[in-house]
Order: sequence, then C-alpha cells, then structure tokens
Amino acid sequence: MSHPPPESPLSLIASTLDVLATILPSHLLKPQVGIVCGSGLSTLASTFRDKVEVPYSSLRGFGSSTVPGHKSALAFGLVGPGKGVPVVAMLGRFHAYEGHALSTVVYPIRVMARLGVKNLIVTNAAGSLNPELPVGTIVVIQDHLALPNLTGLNPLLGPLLSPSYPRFLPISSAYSPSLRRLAFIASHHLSLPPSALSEGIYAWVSGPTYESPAEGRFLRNAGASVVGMSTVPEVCVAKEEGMEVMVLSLVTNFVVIPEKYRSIKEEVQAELDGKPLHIAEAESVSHEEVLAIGKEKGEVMTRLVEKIIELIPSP
Ligand SMILES: O=P(O)(O)O[C@@H]1C[C@H](O)[C@@H](CO)O1
Ligand SMILES: Nc1nc2[nH]cnc2c(=O)[nH]1
Repeated sequence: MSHPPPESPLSLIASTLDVLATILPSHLLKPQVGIVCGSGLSTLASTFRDKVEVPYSSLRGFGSSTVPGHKSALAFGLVGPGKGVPVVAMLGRFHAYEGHALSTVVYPIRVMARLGVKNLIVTNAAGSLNPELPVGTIVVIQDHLALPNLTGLNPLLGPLLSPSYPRFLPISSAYSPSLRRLAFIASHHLSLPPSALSEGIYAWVSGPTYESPAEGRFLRNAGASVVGMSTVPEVCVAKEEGMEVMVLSLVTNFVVIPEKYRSIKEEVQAELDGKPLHIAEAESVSHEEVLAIGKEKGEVMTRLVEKIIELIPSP
C-alpha cells in the first residue's frame, strides 16, 4: 500500500492562514509587529485592544506548549494610541527540549511572516553570566552564541522553503540596530532608570538542564552575557524570512559559577584535624524562580514593548 506524500510546509502554512482568515476581523489580519512571549511573559499581550486569542490546537502545524508559564495560543490585537498598530503575539513558545522538531519551534514565525509581520520582538527569560547584569535587568541582545547551530542542530538545516531564500544565510547582523535603538529610546520615554536596560550576548543551549558550574564558566569565558534555551531558532528563521528582529532577555537568575569548587578532600582533612569547615550550601536555579521574576517584571516589560511598537515607523 502506498502512503500519500507528506504535506509540504508551504501548503500547511497556507491552511493555517486560511483558518486565521475565517476567525479574525479584517483590521487584525495583517499584523505589522510580531511578539514572542518568553517564560512567564504572556502578560505582554494583556493590554492589546480588540484582542482575539486563537488556540494553537485550532491551527494545523502548531505544537502545544508544555512548559509552565507558556500559554498555547496566539493573541491578535492593537497596540498604542489612536488607530493602534496591529500585532500578533505567541503567548507561549515551543522549545526543542520539549521534544518539538525545530521546524515546529519556528513554524509560527513562518506564519507571522506570511501574515505580513516585518518586525519581530522576541522575549525570553535567561540566566546571567555576568555580575553586572543582576536579576531583573532587561538585556537588549546584540549577538548570539549558539552551540547547537554550530554542531548540527541548526534550524535552517534541510531543503529551502523557497528557492529565493539564501542557502547560506549571513547571521552577522541579525539583531536590528534600529530596533535596538528604539528599545533605549523607549526606556527613556518611560523614565526607566539607566540600569533597567543593558546590552549583551545570548548563548543558546538546548536545555532542559540548567548549566553546571563548568558549563556556565565556559559560556562566560566564550563571551556570552546571558544563557537560555530558546530564541535563536526563531531569530534565524525570522532573518531568513526577511524580518527586522530584536530580542529582550529578562534576567531571572544568576548562573551558579562558584569561584572555587568545594573540596571534599580539604573538608575531610579539616575534620580529621578537629577544625571542621563551615561550607554554605550551593545555590540552585528553579523554573518557579524564573516565573516569579517574569511576574514581577511583566508590567515594565509590557510597557517597554508597547512603547517600542509605538516608535516603530509605520510602513
Ligand atoms: O522560553 P524561555 O526561553 O523564556 O524560557 C526559559 C528557558 C527555559 O524554557 C525555561 C527555564 O526556566 O525558561
Ligand atoms: N539555560 C538556562 N536557561 C534559563 N532560563 C532562565 N534561566 C536560565 C538559566 O539559568 N539557564
């Protein structure tokens, strides 16, 4: 018995667009800006006007977000004063560590591109590798360090979706200087303290383990400022689709990088010498902590993203 040929990605995307066209009112159907909400950051859509939420389960090609702090829906709406800017947000994203294929992780970005999105604002929760980037800092990403991209887990592996796409995508200027500029201008408009917003380099790791101390030290020494388990696949595909991209990483925790390893040898010797050492318990990171910071900083992230959208020149 022969099997039907697998559906092409383009026909899958076309069917998703058809469904959206039947659900959305015409003023929301052509979003200009796309937003990806990171862990605990789905509040970024809380102030959309005329909001319509579309569950991923009603859109073929979409996966389901299985991580706490990620909703499985797109939100369409208007942002800003007057007529408002039409936008679309992923209220939750897909991560490779959940078991999603990278093609599923980036599928919503391809859909956004075909809805007309020209500017993409990607957010995430990330661990800080730099004492000068404390918890709560919003890091405007300048560049990435993507070990999976370099070692065989690149989201652009495989046949090109369109013959017009470059086979070898240059990624040296992925993070739009003009959008990054708007982030700092928006922060000024909102009177945020200068320490609220910083700049740095995002390291993408597959997760789901948080970093061992040696891994954290390795990434820091390699030049990364923050580390997370998402974002880079979405950025690469958005670039392939011709979008302007910016990334805002919210620092939710420090990566544990002790200056000195606890030495069991020294501890035992000290006990034998009758002078036991008092060793503090090592810290550890939890997703609950990550979500708590997302909740605490959700309001300021929302105001910042809204202001950036208002400042993007209309086409
Ligand atoms: O989706 P993001 O990158 O914001 O989520 C981060 C990375 C992991 O998914 C999770 C770890 O706590 O938060
Ligand atoms: N890999 C990684 N991802 C995170 N997401 C939020 N915090 C962290 C972290 O410390 N490490």
